Amino acid sequence: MKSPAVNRIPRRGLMFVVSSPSGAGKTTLCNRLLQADPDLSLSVSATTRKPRPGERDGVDYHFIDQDEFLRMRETGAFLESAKVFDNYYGTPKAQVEEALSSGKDVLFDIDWQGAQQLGEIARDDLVKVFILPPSRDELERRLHTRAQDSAEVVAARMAKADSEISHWAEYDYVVLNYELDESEALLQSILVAERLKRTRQIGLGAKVKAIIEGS
Ligand SMILES: Nc1ncnc2c1ncn2[C@@H]1O[C@H](COP(=O)(O)OP(=O)(O)OP(=O)(O)O)[C@@H](O)[C@H]1O
Ligand SMILES: Nc1nc2c(ncn2[C@@H]2O[C@H](COP(=O)(O)O)[C@@H](O)[C@H]2O)c(=O)[nH]1
Repeated sequence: MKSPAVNRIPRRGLMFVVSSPSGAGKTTLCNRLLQADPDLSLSVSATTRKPRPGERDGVDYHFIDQDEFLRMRETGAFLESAKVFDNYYGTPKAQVEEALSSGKDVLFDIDWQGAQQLGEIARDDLVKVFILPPSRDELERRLHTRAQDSAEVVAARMAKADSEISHWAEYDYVVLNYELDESEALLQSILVAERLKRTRQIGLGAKVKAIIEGS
């Protein structure tokens, strides 16, 4: 689904955060948004988790060991970082700064801890969306049908689902992910509306002046 063009006026880049309990569908939805929208760039996280079948280093994640992760954290290389399900995850600063300064919006697939940390440093540019599954049973079904984690890992993620869901009210928007096309369209609507916010369109004053002056 191609996203509509809204970039006629220069504007500040958005930091678009998508969080959910594990298995609700945020990675699938983020990939759809990225495919449809050339103005959106993914923040590729670093993690100490082992790659799942098919995951590519540098594309899905930067897969690093714990020593390297802790060294990067120590030297301030992360915008935010957190321990999630016994693994470390972090957002490398450099790529986000580069994407924002080249006029892209940046998409973050991160948990509530990361969303809170980004909120402390980038409130005005941050848009936070929480994805909910239609039900707990459906969440479990999705984790099983993804078929990429052991039964123990799925059970551990389900055991954390309620506490992750409890953060839903910290988000600007909540999308119930019943059906992928519908959820993708809802996320695109949020992106379009946020991009059109007057306060983000830094070139608007000059455009209005040009319209008034007839130039
Ligand atoms: N609306 C939907 N209807 C049916 N299946 C879905 C839907 N959304 C996602 N799925 C499926 O659910 C599974 C989990 O999705 P996904 O990996 O995107 O979840 P996630 O929220 O990113 O999980 P994690 O936090 O563990 O990375 C995948 O197999 C995906 O294809
Ligand atoms: N705080 C952060 N959370 C992150 C980051 N990258 C991913 N995540 C979240 O971790 C869980 C598990 O992801 P999985 O790929 O192992 O299933 C999920 O909620 C992700 O959103 C990050 O850089 N920081």
